Amino acid sequence: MLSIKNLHVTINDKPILKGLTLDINPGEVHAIMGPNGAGKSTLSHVLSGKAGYTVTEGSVTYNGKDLLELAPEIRAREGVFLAFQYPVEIPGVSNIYLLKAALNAMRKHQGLPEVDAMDFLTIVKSKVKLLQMDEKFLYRAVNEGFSGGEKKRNEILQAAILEPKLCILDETDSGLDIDALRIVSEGVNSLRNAERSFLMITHYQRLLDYIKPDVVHVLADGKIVKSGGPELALELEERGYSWLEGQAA
Ligand SMILES: Nc1ncnc2c1ncn2[C@@H]1O[C@H](COP(=O)(O)OP(=O)(O)OP(=O)(O)O)[C@@H](O)[C@H]1O
Repeated sequence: MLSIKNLHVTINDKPILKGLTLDINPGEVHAIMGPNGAGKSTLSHVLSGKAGYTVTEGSVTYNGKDLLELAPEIRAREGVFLAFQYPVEIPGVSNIYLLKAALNAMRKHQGLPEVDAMDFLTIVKSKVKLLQMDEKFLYRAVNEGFSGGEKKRNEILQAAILEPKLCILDETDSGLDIDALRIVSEGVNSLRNAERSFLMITHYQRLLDYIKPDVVHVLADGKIVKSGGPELALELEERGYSWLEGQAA
């Protein structure tokens, strides 16, 4: 589904990603951990098409297409979803309006008619219930005044409705209280299927107790320096990252 080869990325001429290689098959959940400033969010932004990043070398293939050639909105319509580390507030745009507009944009791209208004309400309400949110959040402006945890939950609500093929979750666990972590994780787990893949950025092993990854990677200094199974996350929790220094070379 996603094949990243030798990716080099700069921001204002400063090298951030320095030869990152990563392959994700359909249905797999990959967790990315690593020290602050290693380039984890940079990777998620480059994949979603945020401006300001220069790819100087390497390639990203998504479902057989050159992902880097596609405009951000086309990536989204092709099923690439990013749950932001810092979700954006959009005053004046209601949550439900955004969800419907985004879903219809995806459907149009797939050659499908607009979603029926009643069907949409049924879908939205079932997902709101799944994430144990109050329906009033649907009618508030997107993320405006939401608490940190409410914003994170709202990101997963978007994913649950848009049903992306590649779900990138950037520190979705940060800011969640213990119950919210479990509920959001259950929401993510309910989205898992044989075709949908996940790239989960996290600092904490505890998220991986709820969402079992197939592969855990350590991103340090712009590269994947170690990959392993879920036991790698436990080892990192115990030993930190310093024992991996120099392994990139
Ligand atoms: N606009 C920018 N100008 C200069 N440097 C930047 C800019 N944006 C990001 N960086 C730098 O890129 C590096 C990687 O940042 P990134 O946010 O990808 O790290 P991260 O691994 O996600 O860190 P964290 O775990 O703290 O969220 C950091 O050193 C950061 O300061």
